[in-house]
Amino acid sequence: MPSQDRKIEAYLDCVSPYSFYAFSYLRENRRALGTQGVEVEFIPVFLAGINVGSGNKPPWTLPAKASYSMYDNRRAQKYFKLNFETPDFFPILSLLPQRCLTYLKMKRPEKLEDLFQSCFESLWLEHLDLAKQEHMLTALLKVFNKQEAEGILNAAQKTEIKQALNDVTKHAVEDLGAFGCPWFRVHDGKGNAEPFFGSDRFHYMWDYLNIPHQNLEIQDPVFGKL
Ligand SMILES: N[C@@H](CCC(=O)N[C@@H](CS)C(=O)NCC(=O)O)C(=O)O
Repeated sequence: MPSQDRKIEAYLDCVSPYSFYAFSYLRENRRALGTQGVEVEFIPVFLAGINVGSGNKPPWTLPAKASYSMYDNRRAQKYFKLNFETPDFFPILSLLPQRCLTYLKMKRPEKLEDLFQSCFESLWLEHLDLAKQEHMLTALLKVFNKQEAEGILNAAQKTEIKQALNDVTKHAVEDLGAFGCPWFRVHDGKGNAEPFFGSDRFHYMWDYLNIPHQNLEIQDPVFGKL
C-alpha cells in the first residue's frame, strides 16, 4: 500500500554548501509547508559515497564546473542570505560529522536538526574542520552537555552506525537515483514520488506538490504582473 503522506525527504551532507542552503530554506518554510500538509524529513547521507556509487565526481574536480560554481555559490548565498568563504582545509572530509548525525537520526531524532545546524555553522561559518575529533566535539557541545557529546562521538564510530550511513547512501544511489547533494525524494500524497536535485529547484517541487508560490514571477514596472 503506497504512503499517502505529502512529504519531502531531504538527503544532506554538511560538506555540501548547497545542502546548507536547502536545509536553511526548508526550515524557514516549514510552517508554510505544514499548512499545505507537507512534512519535511532530513536524512544524513555521505556525499563522497554518492559520487563513487553514481560514477559522478565532485564539481570542483572539473575545471569548468569549478569556475562556474564560484558564481553559483555567490548568487545562492545572496538569495539564501548566508555569507561565508570556503575553508582552507578543502577538500573537506565529512565522514565523522555524518556518522554523528546518523547516530542521532537513529537514536535521538529530536536532536538531529540542532546538530545539522551546528555542523553547517561550525564548518562553513566558523571554518572548523569537523573531520578532527576535537572540532566535532565543539560542534556537539553547542547542542549537548560534555558527557552526552563525548558519548555521541564515541558511539558514532561503532560498526552499527558506520553501516547505517553506508546503507542510506547506497539506498540514495541505487533506489533514488542520487548523484549529488542536496537530493530530495518528494511524495505527492497520491502514492507517487519523484526525485529532485539541488537547492535551486524548489519552484519545481512546489509545482509538483501543487503548492501556490510566487517565487519566479517577474514584476513588470509598467503593466504589473505578466
Ligand atoms: N545547482 C545546484 C548545485 C548543487 C551542487 O553543486 N551540489 C554538489 C555538492 S555541494 C553536487 O553534489 N554536485 C554534483 C553535480 O553537480 O553533478 C544547487 O544550486 O543546489
